Amino acid sequence: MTAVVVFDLDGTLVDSLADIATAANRMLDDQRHPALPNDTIRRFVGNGLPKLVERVMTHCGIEPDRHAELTQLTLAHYNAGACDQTVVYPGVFEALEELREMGCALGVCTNKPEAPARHVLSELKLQPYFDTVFGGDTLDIRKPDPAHLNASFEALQAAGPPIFVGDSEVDAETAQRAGVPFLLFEQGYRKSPISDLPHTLSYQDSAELPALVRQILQNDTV
Ligand SMILES: O=C(O)COP(=O)(O)O
Ligand SMILES: [Mg+2]
Repeated sequence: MTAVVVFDLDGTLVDSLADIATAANRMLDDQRHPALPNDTIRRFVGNGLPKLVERVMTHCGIEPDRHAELTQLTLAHYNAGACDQTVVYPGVFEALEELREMGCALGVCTNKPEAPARHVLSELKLQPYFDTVFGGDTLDIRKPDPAHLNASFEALQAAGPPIFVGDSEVDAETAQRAGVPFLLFEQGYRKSPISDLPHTLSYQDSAELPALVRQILQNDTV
């Protein structure tokens, strides 16, 4: 019994908010703007770095014509410290180990740009578990466009039912539009109540993941 499991990154495999917020606040500091609280920036995560910068700029009343420049600046700050405070959520390593033992093919589909996504995965020793990594700038579309997720499944070239694991409104919409089962991590960066997000099953602790994947596989064969 095996599956093709694709994971979101930020808020699902790793708690990266502190480093994302630090990068955004360093960019604001360069503009002589006061820092924003992490909880505010948390609401801006999910649609990739350019969108996050756009939301920060709107929030702070910065002229939109500086978007490209300030996105590059925020990315440079992020690349300089992407793993300073970022940690892997409890239970993730054990779950990935068990899923690999079950024979699952594993990939990542994140809206974080691909280069820092690969860097974070590699620094935090997660890279060896994943055969493919699709970032927010890998294709010319990104989540919630289901083509981003579908490309991630196809690149794995593995047999078995597809399953997507994520934490946000964006992930739930992507899975729904792709028509694949969705496992929702309850402790990530979602803004809405769990009941408002379309999902197959939800979990609080990543250690539960192998059992949830088995549950989906069993239902699939009934
Ligand atoms: O970069 C973001 O905004 C979110 O990244 P994620 O898709 O890994 O959650
Ligand atoms: Mg996420």
